Amino acid sequence: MKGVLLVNLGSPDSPTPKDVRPYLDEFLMDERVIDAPKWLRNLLVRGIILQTRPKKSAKAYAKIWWDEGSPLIVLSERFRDKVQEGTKLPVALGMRYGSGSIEEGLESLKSQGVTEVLLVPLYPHYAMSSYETVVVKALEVGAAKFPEMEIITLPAFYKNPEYIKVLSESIAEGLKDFEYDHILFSYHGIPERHIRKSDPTRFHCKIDGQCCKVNSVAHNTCYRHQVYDTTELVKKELNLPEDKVSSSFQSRLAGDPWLKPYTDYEFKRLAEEGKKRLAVITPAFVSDCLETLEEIAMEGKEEFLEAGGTDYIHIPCLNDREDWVALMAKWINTWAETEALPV
Ligand SMILES: C=CC1=C(C)c2cc3[nH]c(cc4nc(cc5[nH]c(cc1n2)c(C)c5CCC(=O)O)C(CCC(=O)O)=C4C)c(C)c3C=C
Ligand SMILES: [Fe+2]
Ligand SMILES: [Fe+2]
Repeated sequence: MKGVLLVNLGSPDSPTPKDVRPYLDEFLMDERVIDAPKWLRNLLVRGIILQTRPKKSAKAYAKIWWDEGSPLIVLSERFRDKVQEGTKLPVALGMRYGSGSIEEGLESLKSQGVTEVLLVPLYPHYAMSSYETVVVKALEVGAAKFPEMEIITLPAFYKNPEYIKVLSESIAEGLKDFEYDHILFSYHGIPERHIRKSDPTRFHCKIDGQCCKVNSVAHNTCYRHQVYDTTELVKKELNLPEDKVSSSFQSRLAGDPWLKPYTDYEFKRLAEEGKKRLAVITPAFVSDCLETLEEIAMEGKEEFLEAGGTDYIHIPCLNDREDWVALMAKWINTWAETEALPV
């Protein structure tokens, strides 16, 4: 029998340093997130980052926390519940880090008689620190605890025409009452090194002006190429003026170079260039979360206005929008009936 496991990143149990610490420990000790040798990762994460970050992150989480819990978890649960209404297959939810794990999700599917699982990483783009770590973890847990289960993975859907339509519609709605000077597509950043590591050719991704535009097999796993593709496709779909759209990368951690341009520098640059009315969208995330609600909708707004901007909106992620739910249910039902997956 077939079933579905949706997987998102996960959140701490509460916005307190006591609960944020173990969550960040699990997250940052993932070798696909901080990809240093184990001894160095240990030193960096436990010896340096976790000395101060849990307190700082807990404060940020407290600003966006809802009565029902973490927005990312609550929105993922609402999405799961609505998708479940659109399909006869059992649909479970798992988190890569923290409570409500992938193992619990698979266990729940097993108890409903599922032996063939469609794994859906809730990320439109491929990155070793997001999509890939979900797949590796699910396959590891599957092999160790549920050997009778076959796991099939939904490909990254960053350029799927139906997804682009839904994303574009959400943006068009967000822009309805907002006359913008500029639209910034702000994607979660990753270290440049991760792009090179994920390049199977070992030479294509130079992270320059050209590599992401020249056809290559490397693009199947190139986050930079994929996010630029999403921006371009939305631009086309909505007929947005070329000079009023750009992409940038947010949420970097100190240390080595991350993908540029950096979102916070872009806020300043755009305001100083006279782009006074800014709309920001965050398509690396399907659910609103700390990185969109605090970093972009709150802090980003403050930074942009301080730099001289006058008006600023953050357009919400797809969350549990009806058209997004319907599209996911359609993908699931098509797979159930024909084995075909969206491309
Ligand atoms: C597109 C998805 C994501 C990628 C790629 C990604 C890479 C990445 N993230 C960190 C470090 C942190 N990210 C944090 C929060 C966070 N990250 C994502 C998604 C991606 N991360 C989400 C959805 C969230 C929000 C979670 C929530 O509960 O709302 C955090 C925690 C918060 C903080 O302390 O700032 C960290 C740390 C790295 C190092 C990385 C790639 C190497
Ligand atoms: Fe992150
Ligand atoms: Fe590239």
